[in-house]
Amino acid sequence: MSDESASNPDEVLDELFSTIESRKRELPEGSYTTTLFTHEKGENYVLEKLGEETTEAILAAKDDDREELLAESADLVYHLLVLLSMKDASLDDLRAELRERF
Ligand SMILES: N=c1c2ncn([C@@H]3O[C@H](COP(=O)(O)OP(=O)(O)OP(=O)(O)O)[C@@H](O)[C@H]3O)c2ncn1[C@@H]1O[C@H](COP(=O)(O)O)[C@@H](O)[C@H]1O
Repeated sequence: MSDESASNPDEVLDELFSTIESRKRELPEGSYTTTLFTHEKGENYVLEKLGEETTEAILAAKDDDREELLAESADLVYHLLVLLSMKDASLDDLRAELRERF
């Protein structure tokens, strides 16, 4: 679970992103997010994971496997948020980009 308790579903993305930012600052041992920020392949490792999760989401959709699609989509969003954090972009930056198109 995240550092804060995710009681409100509307806030889960903010809480997840804030947890990712905290992992980036503190690099605690035993954290999967820490392994992404410290991987020997650098950001390429996260890019590879994004590719894998995207493919898995596509395959789940083609198989009409709704449960798997949701699970793979969650993996994809998590890895995308880690990439944004690595590149010093924020969830608010992403919101602003989406808002501009709306
Ligand atoms: N949302 C996620 C999340 N989604 C996916 N994953 C991890 O992403 C990986 C997905 O990769 P794969 O499907 O390829 O599975 P894998 O074979 O185990 O992965 P690899 O060994 O190949 O990297 C799994 O290890 C998942 O645990 C996540 N890990 C963490 N979070 C969130 O991040 C928070 C902080 O986590 P820690 O950094 O681990 O404390 C957690 O509370 C969660 O809320």
